[in-house]
Amino acid sequence: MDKEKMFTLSQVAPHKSKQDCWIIINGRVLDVTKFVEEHPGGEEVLIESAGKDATKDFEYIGHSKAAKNLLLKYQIGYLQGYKIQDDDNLDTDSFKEPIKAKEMEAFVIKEDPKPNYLLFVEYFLPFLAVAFYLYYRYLTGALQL
Ligand code: HEM
Repeated sequence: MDKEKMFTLSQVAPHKSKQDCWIIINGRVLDVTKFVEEHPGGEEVLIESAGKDATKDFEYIGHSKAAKNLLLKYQIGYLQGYKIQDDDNLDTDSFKEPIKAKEMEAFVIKEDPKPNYLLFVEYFLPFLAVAFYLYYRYLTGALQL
């Protein structure tokens, strides 16, 4: 099916039953009729959102990355006026794949800015320097004897 077809809200609205269930999420128009019974969150919530924009509810639940990738599988087009983004042309076969790192960059929590080797330099190295110095003094002292 052509996933780039444009729909208006009134074209989506009539598809609001369990047997014919369309939902809009983030500007994507999805035909989730075949998914209604499989939805881990229950079929009622999907049927309640059928024919409407359910972006807020979908985001509020905090759906997983896997759930977000599923959106691509059921996408049949876009809501009119929605700007098509680069990642919208992903191959549907790749919907099970994790979202590419590039796309997730903005969401990745950056690592602790103070890496482990800095801890080593800060705490262990001065200790090591003192130990070496004392050892050196001990050796030279021992040699003088
Ligand atoms: C149509 C697109 C949707 C898809 C593909 C989808 C997919 C999923 C998936 C895969 C899960 C399992 C948990 C996870 O992976 O996050 C899930 C859970 C759930 N979903 Fe959805 N969902 C959709 C829409 C919605 C909507 C519109 C609502 C609410 C109005 C909703 C409510 C829930 C709830 C309540 C759970 C259970 C969360 C839990 O047990 O912690 N889902 N959904």
